[in-house]
Amino acid sequence: MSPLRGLYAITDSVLLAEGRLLPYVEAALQGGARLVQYRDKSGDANRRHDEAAALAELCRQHQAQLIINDDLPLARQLGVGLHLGQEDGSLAAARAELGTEAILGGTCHASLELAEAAVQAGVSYLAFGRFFASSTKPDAPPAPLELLDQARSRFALPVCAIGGVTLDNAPHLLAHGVDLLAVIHSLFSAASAGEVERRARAFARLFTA
Ligand SMILES: Cc1ncc(COP(=O)(O)OP(=O)(O)O)c(N)n1
Ligand SMILES: Cc1nc(C(=O)O)sc1CCOP(=O)(O)O
Ligand SMILES: [Mg+2]
Repeated sequence: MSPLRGLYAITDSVLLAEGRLLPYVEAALQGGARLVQYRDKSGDANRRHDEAAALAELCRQHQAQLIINDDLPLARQLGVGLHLGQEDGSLAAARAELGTEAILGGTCHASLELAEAAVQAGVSYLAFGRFFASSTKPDAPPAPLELLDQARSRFALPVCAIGGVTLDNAPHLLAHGVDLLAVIHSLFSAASAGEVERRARAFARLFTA
């Protein structure tokens, strides 16, 4: 399977506090997550480095890809991928620094114009959202499902959907041709690592149905 197709697990420092980061991410990988994004909004550079390095090793063991949110220097230092939003710096500059092989993702909200600019900057995938109500990011601007059809007909790159994705609504996104399902709460709000693995397996199965 292409590395840019499947479940894209995104970490959350609240849901994955108190020692849950590594066991829960490992469970997501065991369940079949293909990409992991390290999303940590703290300014603790040492802890961020150590956590990201540990996640990079876990992803390597599972032949999955690690993506760092917001932080080009950290992605470069670890030799892993990067996701940037509209406020996070230049995608083109990131592509130039990371080289042609690195996975680079860009947030496009509900805008085909932002997607066009991201394509021109050299991204590896286009992220649209939010498609459903999100407890993680309730104020993210909404995006309609039809946008996915327009994006797929206009761009050749993999399309990622984010925002309130659950096992119940994911089939609607897949019906509109989504390649990557980016999930935080529906995956990592679980009460145990075993439950994370079960949820990840259920998401991953949607791509083989
Ligand atoms: C896969 C994916 N898509 C969108 C986002 C959101 O990025 P951004 O708009 O920069 O918001 P933050 O995540 O930084 O709060 C993402 N992180 N990942
Ligand atoms: C980080 C993020 N970005 C979004 C966007 O629309 O760009 S929605 C979102 C939160 C995704 O978390 P959950 O799966 O818990 O809704
Ligand atoms: Mg960001």
